[in-house]
Amino acid sequence: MSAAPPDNDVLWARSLVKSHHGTPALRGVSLNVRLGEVLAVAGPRGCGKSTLLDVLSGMVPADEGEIWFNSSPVHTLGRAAREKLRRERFGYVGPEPHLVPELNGRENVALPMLLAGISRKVAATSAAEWLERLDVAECAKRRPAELLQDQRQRIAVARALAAAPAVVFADEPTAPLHRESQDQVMRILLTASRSHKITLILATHDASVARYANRVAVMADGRLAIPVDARDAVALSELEEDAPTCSTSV
Ligand SMILES: Nc1ncnc2c1ncn2[C@@H]1O[C@H](COP(=O)(O)OP(=O)(O)OP(=O)(O)O)[C@@H](O)[C@H]1O
Repeated sequence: MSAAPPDNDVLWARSLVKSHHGTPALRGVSLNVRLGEVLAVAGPRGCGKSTLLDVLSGMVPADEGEIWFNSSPVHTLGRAAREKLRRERFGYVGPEPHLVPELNGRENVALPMLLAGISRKVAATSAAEWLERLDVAECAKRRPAELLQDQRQRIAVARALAAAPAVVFADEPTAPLHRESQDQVMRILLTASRSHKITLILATHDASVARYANRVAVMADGRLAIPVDARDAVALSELEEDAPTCSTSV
């Protein structure tokens, strides 16, 4: 086993390998994520972005490799310990909101806080504040079926941020939103990341979303296509070449 990672890396992964039913999705990915940064994991569809986020967040175990969170090993944890870690330290928002249909907007946002042991009153107050920040305060008492997809996704973003996680994993978080709404939700995610010192790991195939990040990890076929470095023209032009249809406007 290698030495523990440097202290200023919130996540540190080495040589991650993962296959889905024999199909390789990660073929040896090593990367570090710094405390408080916004890291984009970018690349074309099917290159392994979602799998990398799922493995880094402990949602699925890697077949091989190491993951360290705040200098503690994640790769040695069993399922229950990984679930506890995800519940208490990580937030997740995916391309679909996946809200609990029986709960209203505020209850959906409060749920991770209640599961983390926060009192009902504090969770309800915090949920209401995050719904307001996401511009969907009017959805607090309405169930998902009564809402637009845009409103549901904003609630999912509020749910990921409200429990004050150390890291938010956001997999194509703006996919169901229209363009103006995408920009607004990305700005809210970035503001929350800065003001609450939340590290944000963002999977996207869209160069215009990757441009919001401090650094970009461009993937191709289960590997990092080029070394992860400061957000630069090289990383983004690689992405734009791979995904010629995506917008480059910021
Ligand atoms: N549950 C699964 N079962 C079988 N194969 C899978 C599964 N999930 C992903 N794969 C395959 O693993 C590879 C990587 O998929 P992954 O979803 O991680 O890529 P991605 O870059 O996130 O793509 P997308 O943007 O389309 O979600 C692809 O070949 C995909 O078909």
